[in-house]
Amino acid sequence: MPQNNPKIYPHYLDLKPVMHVAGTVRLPGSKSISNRTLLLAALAGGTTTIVDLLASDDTMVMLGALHSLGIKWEQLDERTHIVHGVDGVLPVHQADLFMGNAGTAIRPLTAALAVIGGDYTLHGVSRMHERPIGDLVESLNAVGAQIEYTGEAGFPPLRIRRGHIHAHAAPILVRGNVSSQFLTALLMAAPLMANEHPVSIEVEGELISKPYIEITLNLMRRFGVTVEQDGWRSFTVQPGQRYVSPGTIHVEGDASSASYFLAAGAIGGGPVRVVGVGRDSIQGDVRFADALEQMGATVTRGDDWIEATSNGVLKAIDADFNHIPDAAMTIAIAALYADGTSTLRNIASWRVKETDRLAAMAKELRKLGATVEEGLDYIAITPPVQIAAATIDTYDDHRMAMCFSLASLDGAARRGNAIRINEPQCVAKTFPDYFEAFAGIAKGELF
Ligand SMILES: O=C(O)C1=C[C@@H](OP(=O)(O)O)[C@@H](O)[C@H](O)C1
Ligand SMILES: C=C(OP(=O)(O)O)C(=O)O
Repeated sequence: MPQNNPKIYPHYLDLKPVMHVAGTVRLPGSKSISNRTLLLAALAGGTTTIVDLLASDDTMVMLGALHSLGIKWEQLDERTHIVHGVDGVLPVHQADLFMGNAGTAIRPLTAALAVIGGDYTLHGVSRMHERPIGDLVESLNAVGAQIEYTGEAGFPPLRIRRGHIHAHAAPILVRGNVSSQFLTALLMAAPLMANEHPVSIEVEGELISKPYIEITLNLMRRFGVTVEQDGWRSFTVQPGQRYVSPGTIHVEGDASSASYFLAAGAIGGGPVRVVGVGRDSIQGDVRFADALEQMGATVTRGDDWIEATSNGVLKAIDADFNHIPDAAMTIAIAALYADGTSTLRNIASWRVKETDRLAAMAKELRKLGATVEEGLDYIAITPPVQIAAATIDTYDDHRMAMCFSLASLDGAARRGNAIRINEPQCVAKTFPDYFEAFAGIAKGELF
């Protein structure tokens, strides 16, 4: 089994007020690219070398699942993993898979395993059992998969048995208004269904988080499969396409993780540069930097880096953040340093992620003195005159811990304050070294 090397964190971290931030941060690998690449490399023919794979809880569960499924992989050195692809034929037909709280692991694996067939159970931490998967299960069962809920209908844990997939007669229908990961999962499994006939997938109703579909299509292309696309409605995979290893894949730095440091540069002076992600990134979350610019920060972009700085109070923002739901949480904290009320719209999916992020954000922002209006799918934040010292609960949500660390910053008009972050170890989901990286840009003592 793969070994996680858990960092030992105390039950809380006290962050001192930070007067200025500046410096350069090398980003950990993108979670979205890492877990897609691992699965595609496993399903592909040939051996794939993956450079700069993210090392965190979410990738550990994917690596663990692949190991349990009989996929051989090894880590050559700190930056390099090798995955020996099985060309669509899994060596192990029966396995019990622990998925932690990794949406990017359970959703794509459910589709791939249901299509390949076997006897598998998938389960995770208790919050994973509250995160919806019904739209994906229904889509797959409608074309002959055999997936059962072993707990509450619509949610993991799941039991998968061998079905009879008949995906050619009619398009596979999927709803995309709860998570784009259901469409991602079906797309990644589509070549495994398209033996003699094309396979079409149609999105019913609204599709959220669209840039993540672009990451999926981009990586499928690198593994030799092209998807015909009719806008965001319909996707077709022609028969006879197999995943083939591209040889080596380099994982970009994580654009969502970049958001904390770019926001720090915008709030706390800067410049702060993140290295590993740049202007040509395939990750939608690089557009977080556009939102910061809208708030008045100065952003510069290179091939492999982005830098943010500012020299005054940030401007309030009122915008739709459906395309960057993860990085939008960081905007909610930047809003504490803005000159008026900021409104983040179209973010209902926050409610079904690591925690109910709309409720959690509203509650914790209020502790800092902000006036907060929590809507069904929006949040409006009016900053306090001065940020209050507070103890922040993190709800086992890595992004709560990371974005609230920024409330310790001294913004132009609003002094930062001492912030206690409870249970900071939750950052291990995507960024185990987050607080060290944050301390690296904080001038003066952080802890
Ligand atoms: O496909 C992906 O890699 C992801 C899609 C998004 O989820 P939703 O599509 O559920 O919004 C995002 O929040 C998640 O962190 C990663
Ligand atoms: C929503 C997130 O994760 P997941 O991939 O588990 O959906 C996230 O990382 O913010």
